[in-house]
Amino acid sequence: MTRTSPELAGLLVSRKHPNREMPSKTDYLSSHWPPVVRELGCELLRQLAAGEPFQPTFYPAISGVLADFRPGAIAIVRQRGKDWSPEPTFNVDSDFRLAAVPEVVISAALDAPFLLHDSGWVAAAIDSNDTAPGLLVVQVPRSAVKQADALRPLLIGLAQLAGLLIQIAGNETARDAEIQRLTTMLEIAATWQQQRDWAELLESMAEAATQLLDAQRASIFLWDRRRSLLVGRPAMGVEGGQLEVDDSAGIVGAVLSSGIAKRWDGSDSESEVNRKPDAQLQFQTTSLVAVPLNNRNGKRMGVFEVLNKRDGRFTEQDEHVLQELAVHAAAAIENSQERERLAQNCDQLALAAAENVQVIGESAAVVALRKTTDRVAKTDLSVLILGENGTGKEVLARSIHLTGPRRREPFIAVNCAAIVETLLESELFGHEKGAFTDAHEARAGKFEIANGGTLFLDEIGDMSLGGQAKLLRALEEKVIVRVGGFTSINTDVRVLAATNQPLAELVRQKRFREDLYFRLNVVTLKLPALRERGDDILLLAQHFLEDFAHKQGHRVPTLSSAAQQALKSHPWPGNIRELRNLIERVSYLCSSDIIQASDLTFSASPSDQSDSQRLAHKSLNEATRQFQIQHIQSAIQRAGHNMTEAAAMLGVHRSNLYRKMKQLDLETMDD
Ligand SMILES: Nc1ncnc2c1ncn2[C@@H]1O[C@H](COP(=O)(O)OP(=O)(O)OP(=O)(O)O)[C@@H](O)[C@H]1O
Repeated sequence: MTRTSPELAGLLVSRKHPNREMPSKTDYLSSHWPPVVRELGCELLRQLAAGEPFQPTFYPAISGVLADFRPGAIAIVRQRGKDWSPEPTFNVDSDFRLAAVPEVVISAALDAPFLLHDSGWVAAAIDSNDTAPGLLVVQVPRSAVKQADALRPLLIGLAQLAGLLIQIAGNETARDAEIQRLTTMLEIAATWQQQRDWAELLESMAEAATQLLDAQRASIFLWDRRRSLLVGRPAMGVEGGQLEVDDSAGIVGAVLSSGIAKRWDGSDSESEVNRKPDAQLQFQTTSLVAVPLNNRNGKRMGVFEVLNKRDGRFTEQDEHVLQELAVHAAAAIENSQERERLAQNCDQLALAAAENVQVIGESAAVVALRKTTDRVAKTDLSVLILGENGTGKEVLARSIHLTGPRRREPFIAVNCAAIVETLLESELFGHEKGAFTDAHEARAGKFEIANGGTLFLDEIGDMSLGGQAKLLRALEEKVIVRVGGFTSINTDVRVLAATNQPLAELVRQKRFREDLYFRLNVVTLKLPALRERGDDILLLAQHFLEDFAHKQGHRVPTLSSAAQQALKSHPWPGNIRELRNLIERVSYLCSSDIIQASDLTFSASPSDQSDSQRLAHKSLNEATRQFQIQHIQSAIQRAGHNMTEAAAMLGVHRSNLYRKMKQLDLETMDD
């Protein structure tokens, strides 16, 4: 026998292994071929090298080689599962009918390199390194049966050539398929990384696996070590969409414990399979491939399983594809778990923070306010918070943010009164580098920073008309443009605004835009002044006492009843801020466990200097009442809580002072 022609060898080397020897198997096969087969091989391989498919010429060429034997039907048949069928990637000879081939030819030919049947059917085994066995089947007239010796090397050579061509073409297809597969895999993995919904993520993984492996179903089993269970999703037909199986049961359990991928089909032992899930899902598993899911530290997380190959059995290639998919799936699952953990942490922090910013109080006004706040917090409505200075408007805004759906996102407060008009636009919307003299760097504005969260616009009543127009545009269009920039930036912020000014009055005076007023004022929450909150003063005082004692590591002091009375009867022009400051001062300066009324030195509020200003919006009756309260309290304080002395200072009889105090709802104290 001659060795492979340099032409053929060169052809293969240049296509597959530019710097290596030709594969020895190919060399061996071709060296045994009859010259006519070798020539045909050269031609067909040249065709392949030129990128042309060899299949269309394969059958006519075989007919040519076997011309002396006057062949009838010619076919390549492959076994998939239990069944044989003509190889679909070749042009099937239209004369060929598989049913016409005697069964023994098919069943016996795989065990012998060549088989010639009396009926005239000849078969030779094809070795294409493929998992599906194949045969070259040819029908010759009965008269040709006697020429078996001549026919034998030709048919064996042609079958080997067919095997080689299938293998090379298969590799070609595999290479293209590999590129296609890798591209698909990367695309899929990229979408998984963005997937936020846990159930959707697992479903999309299962769908990708069924598509790539041409299978019916797929499940991702995650290991619940504590409960020794594998929790599988998706699980159609099961309540909650998830299936729980014993972590040591069946093939999935075996893959989990060994970390080794496994393929199974009906021809393997039935006892390996756990049929419980089938029963639960009303499904019949006929074949499966399962691979381990490991996290980035190599620790087992679960198993990725694909069921029922649509055509035949799962191949080694399928197993590799699933293994690769499992690497991406594990990374996406881990990221998603990480994200979920972070989100839970954020939620816990938000809850802890929300507890610290509760609107404390049991007065009717505050209870009603809390009720409305709870409802409003769950929505995305704009809220206008009204109330005097220091009544807790910002605290209320924070509590709305922290108990609402945006709690994981930022809460950004802007004090509109503190920003000069020229800088307001840049503060809210940001600026590009060089937009104005001091813009040395590009900077995001509060709208961008608060994106996804809440923007709290404090002192909104102090915003200039120009600023109001720009703010309104941003709120209406939900789009901003940085100062000096051209790009529109979408924004998604919930706006809470607050003011201590009578905003409706400002609208009437044309100092506040009506359209902005209605845009901000979808819901109004009004914080009552502290002096109107009765016993809330004591609750708040207690809250601050505990807070400061905790900070200093001291025991919480108690308020004497006289001190409580003094707190309740103070007019609180500075509201909660004033109360907090007072308690802070007392907490640090008073060393006793009981705080006496004499320990409470109310600071002179700036508003004290202008009572007429503070009372400007009150009716004459209310203004008189408040003046009397303040005047009496001040006298009592100056008299060191000696009521006789205080009455003398006020120029009234002691009993009249008591009567007056009752009339003013001031609690009376013992001398
Ligand atoms: N419910 C509360 N619990 C604890 N502290 C509170 C509460 N309400 C208000 N405070 C405290 O009172 C002070 C004033 O609160 P806040 O700043 O929310 O009021 P404001 O109405 O927004 O004031 P301004 O009008 O001056 O902006 C802060 O120190 C805040 O911590």
